[in-house]
Amino acid sequence: MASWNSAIRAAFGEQGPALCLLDLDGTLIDSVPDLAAAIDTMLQQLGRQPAGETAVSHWVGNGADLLVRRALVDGDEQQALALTAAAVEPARALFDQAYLSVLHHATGAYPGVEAWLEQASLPKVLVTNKPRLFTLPLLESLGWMAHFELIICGDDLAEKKPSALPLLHACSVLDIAPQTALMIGDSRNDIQAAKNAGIRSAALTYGYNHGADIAESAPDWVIDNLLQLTVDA
Ligand SMILES: O=C(O)COP(=O)(O)O
Ligand SMILES: [Mg+2]
Repeated sequence: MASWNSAIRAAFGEQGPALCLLDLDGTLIDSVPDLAAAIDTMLQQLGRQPAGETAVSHWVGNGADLLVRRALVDGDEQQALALTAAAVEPARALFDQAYLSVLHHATGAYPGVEAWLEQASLPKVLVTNKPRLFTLPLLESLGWMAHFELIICGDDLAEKKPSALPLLHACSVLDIAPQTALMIGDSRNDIQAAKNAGIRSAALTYGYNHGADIAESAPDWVIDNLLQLTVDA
């Protein structure tokens, strides 16, 4: 592969990280157009006003359950968390059905992602908060399954990002020391999960971070394109 940029080499050594942990939504793929279409279908089926892409982009990042909860209360976090499972369940069923039917209508890879995945020959693990039900067909349709040693989805383990658990699970399965791994993501959940795991992180500026600047989460590196990891700007 092309050599790592000088900042990554300074941090990890000439050979770079031993493992890359990669987020999916907002990092590898721009999934909000389809997620917003599904949320709006769900809201309309419930007799509510559509939310639109900007609002939905602020609600993505903690998995489908919290996305649906936020949509039901127009983003109010306290109210979203206070909703009972019984109140969320019918909406979630409508969302799942709507999202499965539009999963990759408008979803594509961000610039540089395909090229970087092809050239980055180190072991890669996908660590997404997206449920497995949606993640696998998306990866299949993108032809990306073979890029990953392991795929960890939001409903696979007892905790999801910002917990360290999925990241440490990946390191343990592949027998990699966390301090030699690099987490790459777009949201504070990715950066916090990495910090919780003792893993260094690179954050993409183009993704979804609840409407906030990802630099506020203090990742080790901030980049605009995955290819910046391998070439000096
Ligand atoms: O499902 C979500 O909320 C986002 O998933 P991500 O972890 O791939 O960004
Ligand atoms: Mg993300």
